[in-house]
Amino acid sequence: MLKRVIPFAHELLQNSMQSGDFAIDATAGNGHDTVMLADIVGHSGHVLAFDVQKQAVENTKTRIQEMGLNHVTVIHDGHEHLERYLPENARYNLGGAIFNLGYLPGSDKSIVTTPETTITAIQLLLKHLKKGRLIVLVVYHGHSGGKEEKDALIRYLSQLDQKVYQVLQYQFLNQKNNPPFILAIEKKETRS
Ligand SMILES: C[S@@+](CC[C@H](N)C(=O)[O-])C[C@H]1O[C@@H](n2cnc3c(N)ncnc32)[C@H](O)[C@@H]1O
Repeated sequence: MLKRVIPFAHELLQNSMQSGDFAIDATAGNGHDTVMLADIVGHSGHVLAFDVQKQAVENTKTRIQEMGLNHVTVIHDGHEHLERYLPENARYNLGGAIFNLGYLPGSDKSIVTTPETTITAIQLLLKHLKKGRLIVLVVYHGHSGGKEEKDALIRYLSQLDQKVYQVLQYQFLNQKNNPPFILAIEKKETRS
């Protein structure tokens, strides 16, 4: 049976990551993906979760505290600055990363991810990602600016060297109202 987008995004990371890994949630929001990553890496690993929105940072902190997850650090800053927060043991050693693009449901719809910062963050993550590992993006694009971000991302990812990266698009073609889709990048080689 065909998997829905969010379960498939999680499955891609569950199948490629392992306990003890260092992982990044680039768009923490309400912390659902943060918890999913924390579950994969376990207490011997670590998750850094970024969000520019105070409400999202608070929501994610509350969620991880309630679940007793002390191997997660939530950072109130943009993912485009993620390199500033990578500890030495995470540099060139990331086990995986996820983005949920768009706006935080139930929150300020004017705070959305943007093509420039998203692509900057992807470039940084690709640099630090381990060979054989994935960056997974769930692309919501129905909002204002969403089409521009989607088009810019597909343009950028389409020109990545196929000897170094595999890029997947997973999308239902016959659903109405701009359904989200997945973009996933696997690093095949360590040169970036
Ligand atoms: C679709 S929501 C994420 C949902 C989240 N993954 C969850 O499980 O609830 C997108 C989030 O990206 C955040 N965001 C926007 N620009 C950002 C940036 N430059 N760096 C980090 N987060 C950003 C928004 O504040 C918003 O919370």
